Amino acid sequence: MFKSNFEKLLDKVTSNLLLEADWPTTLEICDTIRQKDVQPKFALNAIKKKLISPNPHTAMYSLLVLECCVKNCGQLVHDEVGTKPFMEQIREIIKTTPHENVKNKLLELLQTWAFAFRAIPKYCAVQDTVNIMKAEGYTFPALKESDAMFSSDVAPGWEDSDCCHRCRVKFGMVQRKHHCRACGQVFCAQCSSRSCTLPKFGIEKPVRVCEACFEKSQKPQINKGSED
Ligand SMILES: O=P(O)(O)O[C@@H]1[C@H](O)[C@H](OP(=O)(O)O)[C@@H](O)[C@H](O)[C@H]1O
Ligand SMILES: [Zn+2]
Ligand SMILES: [Zn+2]
Repeated sequence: MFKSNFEKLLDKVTSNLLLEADWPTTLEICDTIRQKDVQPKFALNAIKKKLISPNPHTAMYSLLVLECCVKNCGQLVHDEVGTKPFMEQIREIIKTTPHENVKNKLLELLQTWAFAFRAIPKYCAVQDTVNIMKAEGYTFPALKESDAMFSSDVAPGWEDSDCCHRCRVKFGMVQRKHHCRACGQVFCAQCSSRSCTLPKFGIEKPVRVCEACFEKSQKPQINKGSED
C-alpha cells in the first residue's frame, strides 16, 4: 500500500524498536508540515492514531511528535490543535489511555498550550478543556513557562483578490491567480514567475514567489551581529 513520505517518517519515529526519541526525523516531520507537503489535518489524524497505540513506546513517541509540531509548525498546526473537536479527542485519550506516562504528558501539554494560547481567543477550547478537567479532578503538573515559547516563523496565509497585487491586472479565465509563498499575496503569472527557497519558513525547496519577495531573497541577509 502506498505510504507518503510523511507516513514513512511517522512510522519511523514511532517504531516500538526505538530506544530513544529520533529528534532529527521528528524535526523532518515538522518540515513536511511547514512546507505543506502534507495537510495539517491529515498529519494530526495520523499522529492521533499512533497516540492510541497499545504499545507504550509508539504512543509516547507520537506524543513527542505532536509536541514538536505544536512548537515548530505555528498556525498551520495550532488551527487544528486549538479546536474543540481535537480537544475532545485529547480528553478522551487522557481518560482511556492505559499508559500513565502518556496521560501525564498530555496533561502537561494541555496546560502548556493553554498558557501559550492565552491571548488567542480562537484557541479558547484549550483553556476550556484544562478548566473542565481540573473540575473533574485531574491534577496538572507545575507549568514551565519556558515550554510555552513557540519558535519559528511559518509562511503567511494566502490573500485573495480579483486583481494582481503588483500590476492590478484583473483575474479571469485567461489571467490565472498565483500565490507568492513568501508574502501570501495573489499575483498574475508574469508578476510571480520566480521561485526560491524560504529557509526562514522551513521551506527548503524552491517555491513560487513574487518579484518583490524574489528581489528580497537575493539580497545578502543583513547580519544582526556586531560590526567587525
Ligand atoms: O490553476 P488555477 O485553477 O488558477 O488555481 C490557482 C493555482 O492553484 C495557484 O497555484 P500556484 O500559486 O502554485 O500557481 C494558486 O495560488 C491559486 O490560488 C489557484 O487559484
Ligand atoms: Zn501582475
Ligand atoms: Zn511576495
